[in-house]
Amino acid sequence: MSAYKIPSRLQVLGSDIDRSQLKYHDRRVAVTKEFTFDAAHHLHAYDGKCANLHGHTYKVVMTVSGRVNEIGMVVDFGDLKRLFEDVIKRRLDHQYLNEVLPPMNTTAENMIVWMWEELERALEAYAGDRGVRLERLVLYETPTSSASLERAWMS
Ligand SMILES: Nc1nc2c(c(=O)[nH]1)N=C([C@H](O)[C@H](O)COP(=O)(O)OP(=O)(O)OP(=O)(O)O)CN2
Ligand SMILES: [Zn+2]
Repeated sequence: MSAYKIPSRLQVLGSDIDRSQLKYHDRRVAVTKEFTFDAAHHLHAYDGKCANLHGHTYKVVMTVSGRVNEIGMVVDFGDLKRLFEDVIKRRLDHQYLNEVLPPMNTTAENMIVWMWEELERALEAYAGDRGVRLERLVLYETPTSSASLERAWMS
């Protein structure tokens, strides 16, 4: 009876594929990552409980599209995380939004437009030359309340 031989690590990982074979297609693909941050705010000109100071754990769902690079990625999820943390989270997390955002009523609708402009500028600098662009952004203020923006609607 022949002994079962464990495949070598090299065979298991398929490392015989060289870099030039990694590019599988040239399609535009969208990738999505979710983030959270915590912040306080209150609404102006609003007759209701949200006129009082209160806080949310905001959730942001960010979708970008682009053509894959030579290793099959539109953009590394880790890079998206660093970009979001640098452009948005660093400025808003555990902050009082009425003070740190440009003058605006801090509704989800207004905040998402500000976020879109900030993220789009940063993405353009990061990988605009590869056609990586923001496609869709959703901002959840509570688990049941959100605002969203899509490239197709922009004008
Ligand atoms: N169109 C908008 N309406 C409201 C906004 C907003 O940004 N855009 N914001 C608020 C308050 O800031 C707050 O977010 C309350 O929202 P609401 O969904 O009413 O929160 P609740 O916790 O009461 O939600 P339930 O899931 O219904 O309990 C108000 N409106
Ligand atoms: Zn609120």
